[in-house]
Amino acid sequence: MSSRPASDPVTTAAPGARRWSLQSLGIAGFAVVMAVLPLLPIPEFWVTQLNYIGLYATVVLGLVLLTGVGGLTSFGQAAFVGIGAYTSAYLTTAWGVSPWLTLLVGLALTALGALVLGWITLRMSGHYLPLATIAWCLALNYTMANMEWLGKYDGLLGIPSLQLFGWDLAPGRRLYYLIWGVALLGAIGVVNLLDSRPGRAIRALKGATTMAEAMGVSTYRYKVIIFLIAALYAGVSGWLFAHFQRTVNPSPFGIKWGIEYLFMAVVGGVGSVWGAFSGAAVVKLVEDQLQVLLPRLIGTSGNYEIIVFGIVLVLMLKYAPQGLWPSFARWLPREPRRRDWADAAPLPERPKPRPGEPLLEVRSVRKQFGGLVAVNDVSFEVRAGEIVGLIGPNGAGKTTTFNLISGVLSLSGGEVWLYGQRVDGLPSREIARRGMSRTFQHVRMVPEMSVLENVALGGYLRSSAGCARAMLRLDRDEERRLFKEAERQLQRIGMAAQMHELAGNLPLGQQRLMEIARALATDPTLLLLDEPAAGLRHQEKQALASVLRQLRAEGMSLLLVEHDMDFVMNLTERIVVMEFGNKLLEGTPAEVQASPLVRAAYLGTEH
Ligand SMILES: Nc1ncnc2c1ncn2[C@@H]1O[C@H](COP(=O)(O)OP(=O)(O)OP(=O)(O)O)[C@@H](O)[C@H]1O
Repeated sequence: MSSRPASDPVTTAAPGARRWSLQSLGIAGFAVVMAVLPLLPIPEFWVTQLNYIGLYATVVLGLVLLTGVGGLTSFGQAAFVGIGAYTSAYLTTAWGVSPWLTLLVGLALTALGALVLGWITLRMSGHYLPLATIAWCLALNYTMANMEWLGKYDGLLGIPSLQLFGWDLAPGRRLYYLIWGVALLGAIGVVNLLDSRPGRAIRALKGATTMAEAMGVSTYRYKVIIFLIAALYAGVSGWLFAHFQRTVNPSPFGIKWGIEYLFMAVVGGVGSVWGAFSGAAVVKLVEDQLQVLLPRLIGTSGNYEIIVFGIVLVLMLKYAPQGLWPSFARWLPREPRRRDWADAAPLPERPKPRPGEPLLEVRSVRKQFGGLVAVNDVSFEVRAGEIVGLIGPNGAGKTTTFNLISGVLSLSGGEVWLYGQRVDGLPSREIARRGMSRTFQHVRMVPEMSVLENVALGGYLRSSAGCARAMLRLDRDEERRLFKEAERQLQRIGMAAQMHELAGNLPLGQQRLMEIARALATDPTLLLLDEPAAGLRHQEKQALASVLRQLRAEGMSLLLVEHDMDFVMNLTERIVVMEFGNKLLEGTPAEVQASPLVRAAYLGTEH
């Protein structure tokens, strides 16, 4: 029941042969246990505890998505809980509005707050977001505590209980079902989301944004989306909190609680959905015990549990940074992904240019890094159905030229045209949309995703499922099409047997091949390969060369940077040679081999 599909073993069971996956069984089992608990004669105190755990877990689920998976740290989730709680508290007590309507209003206000905050801060990198969320949490808390109409520090009293189908949910044992229903649905939503087209894009946010952008993903958009989802989870929790406690005051929505939610996420396992529940449970239960024990031991009253939590946090970050749940989940059986895509329809393909048509025109491109001219007015073109090599000694500017062409770097001068359209100045995702795909000199991937999932990310622009569809599991047809395409491309480069391996566990040569399969899954007209043969054995290089020839025969064009001269000479029609950022020569492999200029450049002698 590991939340993030850490690896992706694939069984070849016939479609429909096994309806219940281990994960679904785990969720169903958990739901049954939670449903039965309040029916047992457990004391009211424990029902209350469980209600708090469900409320906290809902907030922490948002943090799992935002911080654990997306890599964006927020100390301000308590403020979003506060918006949900205060909106309902105020509107129900002052205006008599139905709590079900106030839920919608609260979520709308939460979304507005998240969008404004996210829009301002998510483009910034580094510590701006955590700092902004701290500022936001403090500011909102201060506002709540100083507004006359919100009851200042005393807050608002007399919040009505929730009514559902004529049932009064005032008793804790009844509201329990709503709280835990929301928490479980929230967990299922996150599990579904992570195992989907948008989920793979979200999983790339933490360490592979350049790659994700090159696959057509707007990483900024996904950052805003997960920030929004996390805020909405917090907002719902706040709404339930208000109608559970029947009173609100500013203290549970301050920065202390913002930190505590993050603490729960770290303790449970910040990248793991089920860690949200274990983290919330452990922190809540231990905190209660410490609040009783510590003042007795020390002899004076005070919030000493915070000191213990601080120490535990430091120890955990040092010795068990993955948190409780992942340490436990290691012992659970690994769930195989069912290979149910055999009969899926193929993904749409883009029309291919006719052989010989001009495809890529690089006109006097230039890149300066401060005083260093890494690429100096270089021009060349690639025609449809051609393989062109870009070679040169180390530091000649080949990778920089690739980055300029594919939009990863901005140009200092010159123009890049792709199939009659000027593309310089466009972000790499827009260039990918126009039919250019690439691999990277240093492999860029999501190591904790399977090979199959990494390659399926290449099909991002050929599919459309968004977060809502993914969370509701309405994207399965499209997912099957994506996996079918991913498997096809892996078969093509001879890696079908490794599709269920974790990408991070592959040797470097195979990771490079996986990148080629991912680039092919974008259905490119022009493929840019940066040192594709590096790390491959002789036979693997020969197999790769025959795949690339096959691609050319299918009408694809290739531009490749490669240091293996045999590989380049036997594969390419034309070669562009660079040295010190300049274009030294352009010609057929025979011309390049015969050139004394090229020999001198490689030997480092004067010419
Ligand atoms: N982001 C950067 N900032 C500053 N200088 C850079 C940057 N990227 C590359 N350079 C410099 O630009 C020059 C060209 O580098 P580039 O990586 O494009 O060469 P290359 O031909 O791909 O070399 P190699 O074959 O070793 O990969 C080098 O001198 C490099 O140090």
